[in-house]
Amino acid sequence: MSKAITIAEAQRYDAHTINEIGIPALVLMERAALATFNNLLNDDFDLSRVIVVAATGNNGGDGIAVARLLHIRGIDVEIYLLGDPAKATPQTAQQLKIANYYHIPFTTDLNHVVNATLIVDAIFGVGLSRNISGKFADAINAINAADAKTVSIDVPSGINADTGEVMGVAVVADSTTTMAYNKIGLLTITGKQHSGTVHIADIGIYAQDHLEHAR
Ligand SMILES: NC(=O)C1=CN([C@@H]2O[C@H](COP(=O)(O)OP(=O)(O)OC[C@H]3O[C@@H](n4cnc5c(N)ncnc54)[C@H](O)[C@@H]3O)[C@@H](O)[C@H]2O)[C@@H](O)CC1
Ligand SMILES: [K+]
Repeated sequence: MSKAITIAEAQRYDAHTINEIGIPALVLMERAALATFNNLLNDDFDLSRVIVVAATGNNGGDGIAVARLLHIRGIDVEIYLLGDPAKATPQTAQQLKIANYYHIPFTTDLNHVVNATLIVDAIFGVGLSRNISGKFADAINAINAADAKTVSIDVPSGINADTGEVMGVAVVADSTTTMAYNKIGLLTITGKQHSGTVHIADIGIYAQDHLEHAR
């Protein structure tokens, strides 16, 4: 079985890749988005009406970048944005700016989530830190009520990536593209029930520096 990591390890490897090796965070985000985009195409989903449900952390940034990749291909995609864009991470603020440049439509209507043919879940990844309530919970309930297939980015939103525990409410995905390594919480019974088919995406983040290949 391939390696699975904790939230702390994911965060440490991310920080090492960005701060010590020097690969810019936006490059990692683009690779995460491209990997998810390729899985959307390869898994043969119905892309007639796609909705990306994104919050303003970096998981949301991955999703907004996926929306852009779909939009540029001529696919009908909308973004349902949760949270305050003024508080977005720098990378996600940049993705929002790019999405605006391309005039990617934003919607505030949860019916668009329910009526989509494919939902991309980019609400929370390894940064989920407390139980989910309010508008975030409403969006997750709408995702789970929809007939559409759902693809989660990194972690099904609401699943604790360390324990697999449902933090109040969690997305039940058909497929999850998780970055760098699987997460130990996704290997629990609840984690597996929520993540569906797991694709592990190599986005240039490694537990070791792989210098033996580079020299
Ligand atoms: N940092 C990196 O190097 C990379 C990160 N990536 C993506 O970024 C994700 C991690 O990003 P972040 O660390 O920004 O974290 P997330 O985007 O997972 O979420 C963190 C945000 O959600 C808020 N939050 C947490 N629990 C909440 C709750 N219950 N209700 C409402 N708000 C809540 C936090 O305050 C924070 O603003 C990964 O899962 C992955 O998808 C990828 O882009 C690859 C590179
Ligand atoms: K997610």
